[in-house]
Amino acid sequence: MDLKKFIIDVKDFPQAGVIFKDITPLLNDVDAFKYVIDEFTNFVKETGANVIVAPEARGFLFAPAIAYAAGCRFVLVRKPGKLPRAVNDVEYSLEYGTGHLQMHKGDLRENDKVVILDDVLATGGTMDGIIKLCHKESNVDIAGIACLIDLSFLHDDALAKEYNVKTLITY
Ligand SMILES: O=P(O)(O)OC[C@H]1O[C@H](OP(=O)(O)OP(=O)(O)O)[C@H](O)[C@@H]1O
Ligand SMILES: Nc1ncnc2[nH]cnc12
Repeated sequence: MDLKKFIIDVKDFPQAGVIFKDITPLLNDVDAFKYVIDEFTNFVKETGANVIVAPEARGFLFAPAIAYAAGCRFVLVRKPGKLPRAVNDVEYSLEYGTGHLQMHKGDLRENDKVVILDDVLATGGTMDGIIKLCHKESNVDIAGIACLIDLSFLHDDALAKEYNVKTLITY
């Protein structure tokens, strides 16, 4: 399926110089959303993962549906001040900012096989942060990385060299 027709470029959002990829038309199309969920569900099953880890906000739009379809647990990564219990924390940077990401302590368990899922891979800063967060908790295996959109001109191939990376739209 040609998914690019469901992505709208928005210039200078959220700041000057950024071309923001708006995925809301894809969520607003039954067949396109189903196609994405099915593709990533197959990927998760192929990796043998038992947990999907995804960050707010846009990772949450896809991860629960895929976790349900693939029979996996779902673990949330959130921005500071949102998770009510003890957290692990990591500092990170992304295309248009910096911040912290957090995961509840105890959400990942020894020997979990994790697929990390997000909507956009831009600089890769968010993904690097999530990988570090996963390793802070316990001895987990990152079995795969799934991102709907790959902004390949914003990152090198370090992630692809080390991990099983699945993306559906490349710019
Ligand atoms: O590869 P990077 O340069 O790190 O950028 C990718 C991240 O940027 C966006 O998240 P954002 O922090 O804007 O959060 P949102 O989903 O809450 O809008 C996107 O959803 C990815 O998580
Ligand atoms: N250009 C972009 N569009 C949408 N989400 C993003 N996250 C980081 N860069 C982005």
